[in-house]
Formats: sequence, structure tokens, C-alpha cells
Amino acid sequence: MTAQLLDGKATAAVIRRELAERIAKLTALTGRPPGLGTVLVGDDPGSRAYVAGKHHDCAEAGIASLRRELPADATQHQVEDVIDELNADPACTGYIVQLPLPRHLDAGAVLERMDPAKDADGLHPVNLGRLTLGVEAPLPCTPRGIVELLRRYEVPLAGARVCVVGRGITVGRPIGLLLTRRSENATVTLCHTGTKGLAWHVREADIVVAAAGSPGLITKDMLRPGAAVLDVGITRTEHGPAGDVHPEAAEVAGWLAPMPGGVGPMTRAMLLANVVEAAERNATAV
Ligand SMILES: Nc1nc2c(c(=O)[nH]1)N[C@@H](CN(C=O)c1ccc(C(=O)N[C@@H](CCC(=O)O)C(=O)O)cc1)CN2
Repeated sequence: MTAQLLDGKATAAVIRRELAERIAKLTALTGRPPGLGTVLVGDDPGSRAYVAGKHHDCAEAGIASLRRELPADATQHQVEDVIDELNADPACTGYIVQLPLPRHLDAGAVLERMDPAKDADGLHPVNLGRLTLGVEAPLPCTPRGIVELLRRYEVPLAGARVCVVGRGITVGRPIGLLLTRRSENATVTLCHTGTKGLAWHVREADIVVAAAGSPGLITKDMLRPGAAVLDVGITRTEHGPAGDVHPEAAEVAGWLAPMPGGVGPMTRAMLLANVVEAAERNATAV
């Protein structure tokens, strides 16, 4: 078997075009474009590239950019001052704090200081709580991108057994909340580095989401033939960026969202969707 490609790059391009029409209408209606803010602390080349990609997407789609950058040794107080400034800025529809933050900073306290109505990443505790309660909230971008990609390729989700590998706050922790909603109706097992018998859990799954940040962790012998496999891991190695899914997995999987070109571009597109939805909420509230 050779897996069918879950083409996140092409799908994200379609979504950006769909969003650009809504952005043009919003801009005409309100007299100014929606604005996305980003807070980048430090010099990590990966984080810098992701933030640059987000602003590139904004420029293409007609969203204004508000970039805030702080040095790697910024204090908690300095970061929180920037959060307060973006919370108060009417030109900022929504914003994100690029993660991970340098280790000396308290990321939880930074996220909690954000105005939940401007949380374009859906990672504020209030928004994660709303998601838990089934109340409308901005959704975390990577989990939302995964659900959207599966939906557009008609990968069956209802009743599917999903194995998520990785428990980070951007993917592993929240994705179960999305996939177990009644509208998706999947059954989710969350695995991590402490899981005993990882291969057994993965082999039980119809859908595997690999988000552990461990290159080549998911090998073809671990997979149920025909499973949908989504590679979310990115590790910088001396040979370039490596995903969590071994390339030979494509021989066994039924569908594959590879890294690069799978879930990453969908994450970027879902950030734009969250900003557009926040701007639409604001426009109807006026
Ligand atoms: N505040 C947030 N921080 C982080 C998030 C997030 O959703 N919100 N996710 C990741 C980083 N990320 C977006 O911020 C992100 C990661 C990867 C991609 C992407 O398009 N990847 C490419 C490959 C790029 C490469 O080689 O590095 C792909 O998969 O095709 C986009 C966004 C952690 N931090």
C-alpha cells in the first residue's frame, strides 16, 4: 500500500483564499483590516521562521501585522507589559505568544494574562475551559488544522480510534477535546514518553497523531495497515528538520500527512481563521 497524501500545503492555500474573501468584506464593513499580533521572545531560529510565516500569510490575506519582539533575557514583567499593550490596542484583533518561551519565563502566567477574546491560539485557560464545556471558543490551531485536514479528505472520524503521541500544550493536550466532541465522535488515547507498550497503542489506532518531537519514532511495523498517520513532530537535526514518522510508514498507512507539507501549513491557516472569526464576532457586536 502507498498512502494517500493528506496535502496540508494545498489545502491551506484553498483555506487562505476562502478567508481572503471574508477579510475583504470585513475590511469594507469596518473600515480597517483585522490585525494579528505576535510576541516573539528570544532568537530561536525555528520560532523566528514560524512567526515570519504567520506575517507572510497575513500580508497575502489582507490582515494587518503587529510584531512585538523581545530579547532572550527579557523579564516576566517586560513580557507582561507587551501583553497588556496588545490587550489594549484596538488595532489588534487577536494575537499569539510564540512558544516555547525561554525557560526562565512562566508561560502559563503569560498566557493567563492575555485577554481571552484576543487569544488567536485558543490556548488561554478560559478558552480551553470553554472547549471542555462545549461552549464556542477559538480552537488551538494545530488540533483544528488536523480535524480540518481529515474532514476535507473525508477520513472517517466517527467511532475511529485515535492514538495521540505527545502531551504538549499546543497539540497533545488539547486535541482530545476536539476529537471527542459529538461532532467528531472519535475515541482518543493519549500516549507520551511514560506510556508502556507504545507500539501496542499505536497499532490499535485507525488514526495516529505523532507529536512527540522524537525523529522516526513511529515506524511501519507499529501501524495498523490502512491507518491515517499525521506527522506533527519537527526536530532540527544535522540533516535538516525531521518528523516523528519514519518515511517507510507510507508503505503501510492508508493516508499520510507528512512533515513537511502536512499539518504545519494547516496550523498557519487555522491561525488566520481564528483571527477572521474574532473580527467577525467584533463586527457583529458593534
Ligand atoms: N503560540 C504557538 N506556538 C507554537 C505553535 C502554535 O500553534 N502556537 N505551534 C508550533 C510552531 N508553529 C506555529 O507556531 C508551526 C510549526 C510548523 C509549521 C510549518 O509550517 N512547518 C512546516 C515545516 C517547517 C520547518 O521545516 O520547520 C511543514 O510542516 O510543512 C508552522 C507553524 C510550536 N509553537
